Amino acid sequence: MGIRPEDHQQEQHRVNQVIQEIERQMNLLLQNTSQLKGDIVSIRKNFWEDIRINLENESEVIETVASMLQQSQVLSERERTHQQGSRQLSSLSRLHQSPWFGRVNFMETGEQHEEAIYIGIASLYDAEGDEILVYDWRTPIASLFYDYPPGPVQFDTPTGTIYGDMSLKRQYIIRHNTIQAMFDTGLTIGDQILQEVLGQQANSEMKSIVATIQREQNRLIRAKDSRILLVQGPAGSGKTSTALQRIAYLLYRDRNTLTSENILLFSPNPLFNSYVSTVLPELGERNMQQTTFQEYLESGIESIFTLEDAFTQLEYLLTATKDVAYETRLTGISFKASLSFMKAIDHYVTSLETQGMVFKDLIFKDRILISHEEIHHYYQNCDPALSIPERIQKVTIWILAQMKKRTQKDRKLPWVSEEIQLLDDETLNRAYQKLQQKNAFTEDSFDDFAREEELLANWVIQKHLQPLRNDVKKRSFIDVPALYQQLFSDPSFLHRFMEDLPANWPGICEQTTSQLATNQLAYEDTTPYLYLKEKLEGFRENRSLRHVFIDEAQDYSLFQFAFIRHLFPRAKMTVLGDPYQQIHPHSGSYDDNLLSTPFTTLFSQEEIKEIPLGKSYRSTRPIVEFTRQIIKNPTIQPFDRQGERPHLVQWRNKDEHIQQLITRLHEIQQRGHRTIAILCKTAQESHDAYERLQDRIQLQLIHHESSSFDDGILILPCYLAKGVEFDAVIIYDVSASQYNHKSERKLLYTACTRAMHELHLFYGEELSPMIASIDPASYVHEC
Ligand SMILES: Nc1ncnc2c1ncn2[C@@H]1O[C@H](COP(=O)(O)OP(=O)(O)OP(=O)(O)O)[C@@H](O)[C@H]1O
Repeated sequence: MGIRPEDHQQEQHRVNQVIQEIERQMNLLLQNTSQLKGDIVSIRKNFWEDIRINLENESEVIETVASMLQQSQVLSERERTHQQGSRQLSSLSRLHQSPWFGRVNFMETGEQHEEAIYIGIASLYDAEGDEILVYDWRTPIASLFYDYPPGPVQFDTPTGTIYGDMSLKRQYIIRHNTIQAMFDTGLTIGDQILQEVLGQQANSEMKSIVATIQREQNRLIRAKDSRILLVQGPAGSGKTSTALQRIAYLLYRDRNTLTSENILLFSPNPLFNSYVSTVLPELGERNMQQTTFQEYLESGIESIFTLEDAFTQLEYLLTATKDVAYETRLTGISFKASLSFMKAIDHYVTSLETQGMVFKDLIFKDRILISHEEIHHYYQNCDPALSIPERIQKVTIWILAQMKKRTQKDRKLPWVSEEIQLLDDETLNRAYQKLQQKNAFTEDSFDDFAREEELLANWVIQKHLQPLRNDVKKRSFIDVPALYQQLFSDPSFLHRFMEDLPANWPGICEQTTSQLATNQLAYEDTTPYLYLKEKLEGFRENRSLRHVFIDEAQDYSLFQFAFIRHLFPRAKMTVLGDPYQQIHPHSGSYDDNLLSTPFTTLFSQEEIKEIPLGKSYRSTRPIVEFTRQIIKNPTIQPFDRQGERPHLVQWRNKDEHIQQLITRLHEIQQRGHRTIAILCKTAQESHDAYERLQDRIQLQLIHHESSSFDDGILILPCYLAKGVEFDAVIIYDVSASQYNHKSERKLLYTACTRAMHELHLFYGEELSPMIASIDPASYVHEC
């Protein structure tokens, strides 16, 4: 049944009233905040003038300090209120753009009156603060909107479950103070609005889905905390979007104890970081911390190493299949990603308590200040009951003390007096004042001169010693590179700690050793290396993080997950992934395509809660029906949005390929699409394609360090498009020569599922078997 015109009128009337109220509150706040701003500027300017400074005696000093404290309290109080005001203002201005998007009529069991609950992006009270004009979408009652069709309903509150009846569920699109569309909806959040939202153009920023969250997604958003929340869903099912909504929900639910600083998102690449960075601010929240696992690794590994990143590794695996060392490396990658290698490192570290620890000499001014033998001797004589990190702590304290002691004689060395000669007046003055403070001066000026010289000499030595001291505090005296190398130096070495080694273990050892010899750390070595390092030095545990979100989790190895568990011992983890999109060649932990498999080996069943997402929203129905055949998974359910079937285009020669591409790009642009991606298999292919296209059409080449993109035509390897989407996607070359091996199936699936509205695939002589096996009725074949 359609909405009656008088209902429409009434609703519009309410919009007008609420907008008026929002404007009234905004004006009031604007006045207050500008007044406050004036106060803050003036307090800052006159801060010292308003304080009576008197340091004559103890009581005056106390009074001065008290007056300073009082003044800074006034200042920070004003600043806080100003900040609050600004936040309120920005929340009001978001409401002003669209005051609500949903409404339910709810009557609690036992009550006589039904209440209309309007749901928007933030809460809004009336002028007296009595009536709630708009409920924040995160309030308990708002979950009715996402969870139920009209009829008997219930929702959980902190004080218990509330039961009742819902007689109406309505959705709105309100823009520029006008209701543009309004629908009464059933179980799911109305198809019409979702159709409209999903039919829009993509751009370089992800959108919030707050007005159209689906029931299964709401379960994830409001799920009770558990150690591991596992979310498996097909491409485009809203894993990332829902996770961001959950972050906003947690920030609201736990607003007295949780801030965005306590939340970390591991994202797949820097491009993705910027892609999702607008969602939380759009919802009125500050962004969580964001990093890639690569960045995390880099922050922990010594700068002597040149680190390979995950994408360079992937590029090698995709392009160097004919390399003689290829198979050995592939085996090494799987092995180094395994839990058995991690356990072997554990045993190795235990063995280092009694023997085999390697330290470095500490060199100062070209001489050995403390030799590795001395450090070793001290380490060996520490209480054997202590753990290695505890012993290392003791060794550190000992070394720092020794450094001070052993450099005292340096005072007399020529380099010190030369340095003193070069000191500027300011430094000399400071030294003089220091002596004065210490009451070090005597009546004897000769003595005083000697003291000053001594002080300056100490000062110079300490200054030069400081970098070494910092290194020692960072445990640089442990020779972790040598210790890691030891694992591979002799193929029989690791046998002491584990039985089953891969077939070509000597080859893996040789490969690893020669890389380490040139200070290169392959991607497969970075996590084990850092794990060994932190086992010895102590983990850089982060206890302030309370929620860790891991997106594209299927691309983490078991070793990496186990490592992350060590790093965040207190945090709850939300893990989002789709094994069908696994593109990194770690161990075959997803042979069964179940995200939960590796987790059940790392966590107990009670710690894991699984929330599946079933439907795919990103792509049109024909695109989903095509792409799900690539991975032979007919269970993926598309959201019913119509569109053209994918187009398969064959070329006869390379020139024709480029010409066809250009024509197709123009056609897509003419249809009004803003973001068009040409996805290649590798960076090498992207680069070649870019070279051939750049003079003919305007396009951007994206590489693994690109941190953002603009609307337009982009060209990139498909592994960099993970998590991102485009209006139209062109697969540059789906010939059999490109996608043939079974390991490339998921890569191709990932690439094709980036398309929202249009998908075009080009090929040469022979079509990839992964596409050739698709039902021809699912696509349009242009020969
Ligand atoms: N409830 C929803 N309402 C509106 N849009 C939605 C909804 N759920 C998902 N979408 C849209 O579907 C698209 C895919 O969402 P998202 O990127 O979060 O999926 P994903 O599961 O993380 O995908 P992938 O695994 O392929 O990276 C986005 O455009 C998102 O806005």
